[in-house]
Order: sequence, then structure tokens, then C-alpha cells
Amino acid sequence: MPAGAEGSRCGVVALIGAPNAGKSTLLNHLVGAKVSIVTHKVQTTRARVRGVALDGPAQVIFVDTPGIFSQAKRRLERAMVHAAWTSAEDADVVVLLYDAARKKVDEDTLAIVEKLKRINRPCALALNKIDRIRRDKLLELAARFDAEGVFERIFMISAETGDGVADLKHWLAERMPEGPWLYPEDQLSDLTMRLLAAEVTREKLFLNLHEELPYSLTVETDDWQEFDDGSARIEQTIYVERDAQKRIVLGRQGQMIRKVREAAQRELSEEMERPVHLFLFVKVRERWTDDPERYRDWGLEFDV
Ligand SMILES: Nc1nc2c(ncn2[C@@H]2O[C@H](COP(=O)(O)OP(=O)(O)OP(=O)(O)O)[C@@H](O)[C@H]2O)c(=O)[nH]1
Repeated sequence: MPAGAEGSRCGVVALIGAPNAGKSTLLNHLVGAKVSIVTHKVQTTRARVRGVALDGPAQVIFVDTPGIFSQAKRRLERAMVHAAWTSAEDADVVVLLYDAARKKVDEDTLAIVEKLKRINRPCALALNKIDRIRRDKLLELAARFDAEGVFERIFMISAETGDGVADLKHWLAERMPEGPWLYPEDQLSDLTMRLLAAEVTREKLFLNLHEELPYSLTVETDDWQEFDDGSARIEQTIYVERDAQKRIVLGRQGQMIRKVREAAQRELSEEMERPVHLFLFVKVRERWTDDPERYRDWGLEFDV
């Protein structure tokens, strides 16, 4: 269906939920492409990544929000939480994604439910990870959330296997307001290529570094050149907060950075379907997490 055709629908869905609920995995499944990084660690999503899914006459724009968590102390964390709620208030429909495999409903989730009551947007609940929970427990959980009276529908899904995801997408598509499509048909994400490329490298750092270090670094794409032979040259800087962290990122005789670079370069070449030459630099910038300039590109507001 061409954009603007009669009967077309278009709207925004905010995906919210606690860190690690599976938002990025779900988004990737809905959109059918890897647009948001997925790792086993929490809080990996910082950017307000959008994915665009098509379902019949509808174009559904998904906003994958940073995880909402209550203990937001650092400035960056507060900005992330603020961004998540702003997305929710602006959306046509809000989907709260909940990790059904959790032992019990936590305080953070209850606080999110209370806030949803106040923002007054149409809401759905998606109980995720049903591949990991017994049916009777799942029904109990659904009844527990249903009693809150906030959710128009409760879906049971597995973002990992795709179970139930098409139903959710179809229901959302029907809830989108009538109007022309905002994005060209083949566009999956409005993340700039530079940001997306930085996210790929950050994901590899997450996968290769242990403990808390990945939270103390950020990646920026500084230079991007495309050549006539179809190849691309990308330069990125990894910012860390301390010298000791820089040594860990580099690894003994540069082994760690080499491994990260090779993995990121391979994935970028595959995703962009062209040879990519990736160059990585590591710089120390103390307190970068308190520097608004460092996360301007992520669509976050800093005066919070
Ligand atoms: N078994 C199972 N695992 C899942 C499912 N969905 C997501 N996961 C896993 O849960 C972890 C967290 O998933 P993400 O998609 O990164 O979660 P997120 O909500 O985007 O996390 P943040 O970016 O930290 O807010 C990953 O290890 C996923 O593979 C599911 O349906 N079943």
C-alpha cells in the first residue's frame, strides 16, 4: 500500500517495561530486522530506537524505550527514565512488556502500572517469555494484571520464538489512527546509520567485557566514508571514564579491542551488505555520563 493511500493507518506504539523484559527482542521480531541491540545484560537500550512495522493498511511506528527503573541516581539514568515516559505520553498505544518468568510482580512494575493509570493512553500488556513459564502460572499472572483495570488486552507472547507476536502486531495495527504513512515502505528504522553502527560496536563490547564496565562506556561514530568500489570506512571512538578502564578495553597487547573490532566489522559488513573497514579508538573522558553533549544524539533530554 503506498503512503497516503485511502484507508491507510499510521501511529506510534511505545514499548515500555522493566530492564531485560525483552523490549529489544520484541521490536526486532515485530520489525523483522535487527534494529535494536539485544544482550543478556540490563539497560542496554539508550537510544529511542524506532522500528517500523507494516500490517495490511497500517504502518506501526515502535518506540523502544530505555528500561524504566526506579533507582535512577545518575544524570544519564534519569534522562533515560524521562525519555521512556515521554514516549509513552506521546504514543497512540502503550504496550507494557512484562517478563512473565519473574518470580513475583516487583515494585517497579507496580509503580509503572500506577503511572499508566494516570497518563490515560490506551494500554495493552504483553506477558513475555511464555516459553519459560507454566500455563497455570501464566493465567494467574494475567488475572493479577487484569484486576488493575488498565489494560484493554493482555497478550501472552514469546519475543524469542515469535509466539503470539503476530496477534499483538495485528491488534496494534487496528488501533492506529487513520492517516498517511510517515515512513517510506522500505524503511525499518530512523536511527541514523552512524548511531546504529555505534550500537553494533557497543553490543560487542557488552558481549566481551564483564561486570559493570560496559555501563561506563559509550561509542561514537566520528567518521563515515563511502567509496566508489562500494566499501565503507568507519571510525569510532570508545569513551571510558578512567585509565584503568581503557586498559581493560584494549586488553593485553590489544587483544580485546581487536576481538571487538573484528566482531563489529563482520556484523556491519553483513548488515550493510558491503565491505566495511572499521577503526576503533579508545579515549578517557572523565564523567562523560554527566556530559549532555555525549548523549545528545540519543534523543535524550538532559535537564531532568
Ligand atoms: N526465554 C526467553 N528469553 C527472552 C524472550 N524475550 C527476550 N528474552 C531474553 O531476555 C534478555 C533481555 O532481552 P532484551 O530484548 O535485551 O530486553 P530489553 O527489555 O530490551 O532490555 P533493556 O534494553 O535492558 O531495557 C535477552 O537475553 C533475551 O534473549 C523470550 O520470549 N523468551
